[in-house]
Amino acid sequence: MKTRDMNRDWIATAETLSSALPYLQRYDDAIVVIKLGGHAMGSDEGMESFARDVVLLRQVGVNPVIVHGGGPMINSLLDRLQIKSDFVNGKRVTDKATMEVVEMVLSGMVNKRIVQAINAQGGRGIGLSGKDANLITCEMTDPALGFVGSPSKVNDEMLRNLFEKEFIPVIAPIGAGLEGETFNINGDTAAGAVAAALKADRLLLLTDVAGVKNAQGVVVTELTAADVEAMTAEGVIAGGMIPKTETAVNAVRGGVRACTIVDGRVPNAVLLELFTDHGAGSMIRG
Ligand SMILES: Nc1ncnc2c1ncn2[C@@H]1O[C@H](COP(=O)(O)OP(=O)(O)O)[C@@H](O)[C@H]1O
Ligand SMILES: CC(=O)N[C@@H](CCC(=O)OP(=O)(O)O)C(=O)O
Repeated sequence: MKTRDMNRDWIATAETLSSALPYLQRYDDAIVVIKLGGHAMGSDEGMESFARDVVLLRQVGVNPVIVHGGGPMINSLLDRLQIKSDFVNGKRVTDKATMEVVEMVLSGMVNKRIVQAINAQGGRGIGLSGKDANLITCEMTDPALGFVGSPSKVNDEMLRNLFEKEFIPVIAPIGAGLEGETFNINGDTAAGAVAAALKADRLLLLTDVAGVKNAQGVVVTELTAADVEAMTAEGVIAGGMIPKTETAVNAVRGGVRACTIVDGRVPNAVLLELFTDHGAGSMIRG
Protein backbone atom coordinates (compact mmCIF):
# COMPACT_ATOMS: atom_id res chain seq x y z
CA MET A 1 0.00 0.00 0.00
CA LYS A 2 1.25 3.51 -0.81
CA THR A 3 0.40 6.77 0.96
CA ARG A 4 0.98 10.33 -0.16
CA ASP A 5 3.02 12.74 1.96
CA MET A 6 2.32 16.27 0.68
CA ASN A 7 5.72 17.54 1.68
CA ARG A 8 5.98 21.36 1.91
CA ASP A 9 8.95 21.40 -0.52
CA TRP A 10 6.85 19.82 -3.26
CA ILE A 11 4.14 22.40 -2.77
CA ALA A 12 6.73 25.18 -3.02
CA THR A 13 8.15 23.59 -6.20
CA ALA A 14 4.69 23.47 -7.77
CA GLU A 15 4.09 27.12 -6.80
CA THR A 16 7.40 28.11 -8.41
CA LEU A 17 6.52 26.27 -11.61
CA SER A 18 3.10 27.88 -11.69
CA SER A 19 4.48 31.39 -11.10
CA ALA A 20 6.77 30.95 -14.14
CA LEU A 21 3.75 30.95 -16.51
CA PRO A 22 3.69 34.71 -17.34
CA TYR A 23 7.44 34.64 -17.98
CA LEU A 24 7.17 31.54 -20.18
CA GLN A 25 4.46 33.33 -22.17
CA ARG A 26 6.55 36.51 -22.42
CA TYR A 27 9.57 34.64 -23.75
CA ASP A 28 7.73 32.31 -26.14
CA ASP A 29 9.72 32.44 -29.42
CA ALA A 30 11.97 35.19 -27.97
CA ILE A 31 15.63 35.41 -28.94
CA VAL A 32 17.93 35.39 -25.93
CA VAL A 33 21.67 35.84 -26.44
CA ILE A 34 23.78 34.52 -23.57
CA LYS A 35 27.47 35.35 -23.28
CA LEU A 36 29.31 32.78 -21.18
CA GLY A 37 32.55 34.31 -19.92
CA GLY A 38 35.68 32.26 -19.37
CA HIS A 39 35.59 33.01 -15.64
CA ALA A 40 32.01 31.71 -15.39
CA MET A 41 32.79 28.29 -16.90
CA GLY A 42 34.96 26.82 -14.18
CA SER A 43 33.75 23.44 -12.98
CA ASP A 44 32.20 20.57 -14.94
CA GLU A 45 29.15 20.73 -12.62
CA GLY A 46 28.74 24.45 -13.42
CA MET A 47 28.93 23.72 -17.14
CA GLU A 48 26.39 20.90 -16.80
CA SER A 49 23.99 23.17 -14.93
CA PHE A 50 24.41 25.94 -17.53
CA ALA A 51 23.77 23.45 -20.37
CA ARG A 52 20.60 22.16 -18.65
CA ASP A 53 19.27 25.72 -18.34
CA VAL A 54 19.95 26.37 -22.03
CA VAL A 55 18.27 23.13 -23.15
CA LEU A 56 15.29 23.95 -20.92
CA LEU A 57 15.01 27.39 -22.58
CA ARG A 58 14.91 25.73 -26.01
CA GLN A 59 12.35 23.21 -24.76
CA VAL A 60 9.93 25.95 -23.65
CA GLY A 61 10.13 27.78 -26.99
CA VAL A 62 12.94 30.30 -26.46
CA ASN A 63 15.63 30.65 -29.17
CA PRO A 64 18.87 30.72 -27.17
CA VAL A 65 22.18 31.73 -28.77
CA ILE A 66 25.40 31.19 -26.84
CA VAL A 67 28.46 33.37 -27.45
CA HIS A 68 31.42 32.39 -25.31
CA GLY A 69 34.70 33.80 -24.07
CA GLY A 70 37.67 31.86 -22.76
CA GLY A 71 40.21 34.48 -21.66
CA PRO A 72 41.62 32.39 -18.75
CA MET A 73 42.00 29.33 -21.01
CA ILE A 74 43.87 31.43 -23.62
CA ASN A 75 46.12 32.82 -20.85
CA SER A 76 47.01 29.37 -19.66
CA LEU A 77 48.07 28.11 -23.12
CA LEU A 78 49.97 31.35 -23.85
CA ASP A 79 51.80 30.88 -20.52
CA ARG A 80 52.73 27.30 -21.40
CA LEU A 81 54.04 28.52 -24.77
CA GLN A 82 55.82 31.41 -23.01
CA ILE A 83 54.05 34.03 -25.15
CA LYS A 84 53.58 37.31 -23.26
CA SER A 85 50.16 38.96 -23.45
CA ASP A 86 48.93 42.47 -22.60
CA PHE A 87 45.45 43.94 -22.25
CA VAL A 88 44.38 47.50 -23.08
CA ASN A 89 40.95 48.49 -21.69
CA GLY A 90 39.96 44.83 -21.33
CA LYS A 91 41.06 43.83 -24.88
CA ARG A 92 44.01 41.54 -25.59
CA VAL A 93 46.76 42.99 -27.80
CA THR A 94 46.88 40.27 -30.48
CA ASP A 95 49.84 39.60 -32.80
CA LYS A 96 49.93 36.74 -35.35
CA ALA A 97 51.30 34.12 -32.91
CA THR A 98 48.76 35.10 -30.24
CA MET A 99 45.94 34.97 -32.81
CA GLU A 100 46.83 31.35 -33.62
CA VAL A 101 46.58 30.39 -29.96
CA VAL A 102 43.34 32.35 -29.45
CA GLU A 103 41.67 30.60 -32.40
CA MET A 104 42.89 27.17 -31.34
CA VAL A 105 41.60 27.61 -27.78
CA LEU A 106 38.28 29.32 -28.57
CA SER A 107 37.14 27.46 -31.71
CA GLY A 108 38.75 24.15 -30.85
CA MET A 109 38.64 23.60 -27.11
CA VAL A 110 36.17 25.93 -25.41
CA ASN A 111 33.54 25.88 -28.17
CA LYS A 112 33.40 22.10 -28.35
CA ARG A 113 33.23 21.72 -24.56
CA ILE A 114 30.06 23.84 -24.47
CA VAL A 115 28.53 22.10 -27.52
CA GLN A 116 29.15 18.71 -25.95
CA ALA A 117 27.67 19.79 -22.61
CA ILE A 118 24.48 21.02 -24.35
CA ASN A 119 24.18 17.85 -26.41
CA ALA A 120 24.68 15.69 -23.33
CA GLN A 121 21.50 17.30 -21.94
CA GLY A 122 19.52 16.39 -25.06
CA GLY A 123 19.96 19.69 -26.92
CA ARG A 124 21.03 20.29 -30.54
CA GLY A 125 24.13 22.39 -29.90
CA ILE A 126 26.04 23.42 -33.01
CA GLY A 127 29.47 25.02 -32.77
CA LEU A 128 30.38 27.94 -35.03
CA SER A 129 33.04 30.60 -35.21
CA GLY A 130 32.55 33.97 -36.86
CA LYS A 131 34.20 32.47 -39.95
CA ASP A 132 31.45 29.89 -40.59
CA ALA A 133 29.11 31.20 -43.32
CA ASN A 134 30.76 34.60 -42.67
CA LEU A 135 28.81 34.73 -39.42
CA ILE A 136 30.82 37.70 -38.11
CA THR A 137 32.78 39.92 -40.51
CA CYS A 138 35.23 42.27 -38.82
CA GLU A 139 37.30 45.36 -39.28
CA MET A 140 40.50 46.02 -37.34
CA THR A 141 39.58 47.86 -34.13
CA ASP A 142 42.82 49.80 -33.73
CA PRO A 143 46.21 49.02 -35.31
CA ALA A 144 47.79 49.41 -31.86
CA LEU A 145 45.84 46.31 -30.68
CA GLY A 146 46.92 44.13 -33.66
CA PHE A 147 44.37 41.57 -34.86
CA VAL A 148 41.54 42.67 -32.58
CA GLY A 149 38.31 42.91 -34.57
CA SER A 150 35.20 45.07 -34.39
CA PRO A 151 32.18 43.32 -35.96
CA SER A 152 30.90 45.13 -39.06
CA LYS A 153 28.38 42.53 -40.29
CA VAL A 154 26.59 39.53 -38.76
CA ASN A 155 24.87 36.82 -40.85
CA ASP A 156 21.70 36.73 -38.75
CA GLU A 157 19.79 34.88 -41.49
CA MET A 158 21.93 31.81 -40.95
CA LEU A 159 21.14 31.88 -37.22
CA ARG A 160 17.41 32.21 -37.93
CA ASN A 161 17.62 29.12 -40.17
CA LEU A 162 19.14 27.23 -37.27
CA PHE A 163 16.34 28.36 -34.91
CA GLU A 164 13.77 26.82 -37.25
CA LYS A 165 15.35 23.40 -36.77
CA GLU A 166 15.72 23.99 -33.02
CA PHE A 167 19.51 24.08 -33.14
CA ILE A 168 21.30 25.97 -30.37
CA PRO A 169 24.13 28.01 -31.95
CA VAL A 170 27.33 28.18 -29.86
CA ILE A 171 29.57 30.93 -31.23
CA ALA A 172 33.32 31.41 -30.71
CA PRO A 173 34.26 35.12 -30.92
CA ILE A 174 36.58 34.83 -33.92
CA GLY A 175 35.95 37.14 -36.87
CA ALA A 176 36.65 36.93 -40.59
CA GLY A 177 38.38 39.92 -42.24
CA LEU A 178 37.58 41.02 -45.80
CA GLU A 179 41.21 40.35 -46.81
CA GLY A 180 41.20 36.82 -45.39
CA GLU A 181 42.50 37.87 -41.96
CA THR A 182 41.45 36.23 -38.71
CA PHE A 183 40.38 38.57 -35.90
CA ASN A 184 40.16 38.15 -32.14
CA ILE A 185 36.89 39.69 -30.92
CA ASN A 186 36.26 40.31 -27.26
CA GLY A 187 33.50 37.86 -26.26
CA ASP A 188 31.24 40.58 -24.87
CA THR A 189 31.63 42.66 -28.03
CA ALA A 190 30.78 39.64 -30.20
CA ALA A 191 27.70 38.84 -28.10
CA GLY A 192 26.52 42.46 -28.40
CA ALA A 193 26.91 42.42 -32.19
CA VAL A 194 24.99 39.13 -32.50
CA ALA A 195 22.22 40.42 -30.19
CA ALA A 196 21.90 43.66 -32.16
CA ALA A 197 21.77 41.87 -35.54
CA LEU A 198 19.07 39.52 -34.26
CA LYS A 199 17.23 42.34 -32.44
CA ALA A 200 17.32 40.01 -29.46
CA ASP A 201 14.80 40.33 -26.66
CA ARG A 202 17.45 39.86 -23.98
CA LEU A 203 21.21 39.83 -23.71
CA LEU A 204 22.72 38.15 -20.65
CA LEU A 205 26.44 38.50 -19.94
CA LEU A 206 27.46 35.76 -17.49
CA THR A 207 30.57 36.47 -15.46
CA ASP A 208 32.17 35.65 -12.10
CA VAL A 209 31.24 38.72 -10.08
CA ALA A 210 27.93 39.57 -8.44
CA GLY A 211 27.39 42.48 -10.86
CA VAL A 212 28.71 45.97 -11.53
CA LYS A 213 30.10 47.39 -8.28
CA ASN A 214 30.14 51.06 -7.31
CA ALA A 215 33.07 52.90 -5.65
CA GLN A 216 32.04 51.38 -2.28
CA GLY A 217 32.15 47.86 -3.75
CA VAL A 218 28.36 47.47 -3.58
CA VAL A 219 26.59 45.85 -6.56
CA VAL A 220 24.32 48.28 -8.42
CA THR A 221 21.22 46.37 -9.54
CA GLU A 222 20.03 48.89 -12.19
CA LEU A 223 22.14 51.33 -14.19
CA THR A 224 21.51 53.76 -17.03
CA ALA A 225 23.93 54.48 -19.88
CA ALA A 226 24.78 57.78 -18.13
CA ASP A 227 25.69 55.90 -14.90
CA VAL A 228 28.02 53.63 -16.90
CA GLU A 229 29.74 56.61 -18.55
CA ALA A 230 30.30 58.35 -15.21
CA MET A 231 31.58 55.20 -13.45
CA THR A 232 33.98 54.47 -16.33
CA ALA A 233 35.33 58.03 -16.34
CA GLU A 234 35.92 57.74 -12.56
CA GLY A 235 37.78 54.43 -13.06
CA VAL A 236 35.21 52.52 -10.95
CA ILE A 237 34.39 50.37 -13.98
CA ALA A 238 37.75 48.99 -15.17
CA GLY A 239 39.48 46.06 -16.94
CA GLY A 240 37.19 43.28 -18.17
CA MET A 241 34.11 45.20 -16.97
CA ILE A 242 34.72 47.92 -19.63
CA PRO A 243 33.80 45.80 -22.70
CA LYS A 244 30.87 44.34 -20.76
CA THR A 245 29.25 47.65 -19.83
CA GLU A 246 30.17 49.14 -23.25
CA THR A 247 28.39 46.20 -24.90
CA ALA A 248 25.38 46.56 -22.62
CA VAL A 249 24.98 50.26 -23.40
CA ASN A 250 25.37 49.73 -27.17
CA ALA A 251 22.89 46.83 -27.08
CA VAL A 252 20.12 48.75 -25.34
CA ARG A 253 20.74 51.78 -27.57
CA GLY A 254 20.53 49.42 -30.56
CA GLY A 255 17.09 48.13 -29.56
CA VAL A 256 17.78 45.13 -27.29
CA ARG A 257 15.14 45.38 -24.54
CA ALA A 258 17.51 44.99 -21.62
CA CYS A 259 21.00 43.74 -20.98
CA THR A 260 21.98 42.13 -17.71
CA ILE A 261 25.43 41.38 -16.31
CA VAL A 262 24.70 38.19 -14.40
CA ASP A 263 26.60 36.28 -11.74
CA GLY A 264 27.20 33.02 -13.59
CA ARG A 265 28.40 31.32 -10.38
CA VAL A 266 24.84 31.28 -9.02
CA PRO A 267 23.20 27.91 -9.83
CA ASN A 268 20.49 28.26 -12.52
CA ALA A 269 21.42 31.94 -12.97
CA VAL A 270 19.84 32.04 -16.46
CA LEU A 271 16.49 30.60 -15.31
CA LEU A 272 16.39 32.93 -12.32
CA GLU A 273 17.04 35.91 -14.56
CA LEU A 274 14.43 35.08 -17.20
CA PHE A 275 11.66 33.25 -15.37
CA THR A 276 11.51 34.83 -11.92
CA ASP A 277 11.75 38.31 -10.45
CA HIS A 278 14.83 37.25 -8.47
CA GLY A 279 17.50 38.05 -11.05
CA ALA A 280 21.10 38.13 -9.84
CA GLY A 281 23.25 40.92 -11.25
CA SER A 282 23.07 44.40 -12.79
CA MET A 283 20.55 45.42 -15.44
CA ILE A 284 21.38 48.17 -17.93
CA ARG A 285 18.49 50.01 -19.56
CA GLY A 286 18.57 52.82 -22.10
N1 LIG B 1 33.01 48.13 -11.25
C1 LIG B 1 33.28 46.83 -11.37
N2 LIG B 1 32.38 45.93 -10.92
C2 LIG B 1 32.60 44.59 -11.02
N3 LIG B 1 33.72 44.06 -11.60
C3 LIG B 1 34.66 44.91 -12.09
C4 LIG B 1 34.48 46.32 -12.00
N4 LIG B 1 35.55 46.90 -12.58
C5 LIG B 1 36.37 45.92 -12.99
N5 LIG B 1 35.86 44.70 -12.71
C6 LIG B 1 36.51 43.44 -13.05
O1 LIG B 1 35.90 42.87 -14.22
C7 LIG B 1 35.99 41.45 -14.13
C8 LIG B 1 35.01 40.78 -15.10
O2 LIG B 1 35.53 40.83 -16.43
P1 LIG B 1 36.29 39.55 -17.06
O3 LIG B 1 37.37 39.11 -16.12
O4 LIG B 1 36.70 39.93 -18.44
O5 LIG B 1 35.14 38.46 -17.02
P2 LIG B 1 34.66 37.34 -18.07
O6 LIG B 1 35.79 36.35 -18.23
O7 LIG B 1 33.47 36.75 -17.39
O8 LIG B 1 34.32 38.03 -19.36
C9 LIG B 1 35.71 41.19 -12.67
O9 LIG B 1 36.20 39.92 -12.25
C10 LIG B 1 36.40 42.36 -11.96
O10 LIG B 1 37.70 42.01 -11.58
C1 LIG C 1 40.07 40.98 -28.02
C2 LIG C 1 39.96 40.12 -26.79
O1 LIG C 1 40.23 40.57 -25.69
N1 LIG C 1 39.53 38.86 -26.97
C3 LIG C 1 39.37 37.93 -25.89
C4 LIG C 1 38.49 36.78 -26.39
C5 LIG C 1 38.04 35.85 -25.28
C6 LIG C 1 37.17 36.54 -24.24
O2 LIG C 1 36.55 37.57 -24.46
O3 LIG C 1 37.12 35.85 -23.06
P1 LIG C 1 36.34 36.25 -21.71
O4 LIG C 1 34.95 36.54 -22.06
O5 LIG C 1 36.49 35.04 -20.88
O6 LIG C 1 37.05 37.45 -21.08
C7 LIG C 1 40.75 37.41 -25.40
O7 LIG C 1 41.66 37.28 -26.20
O8 LIG C 1 40.83 37.08 -24.21
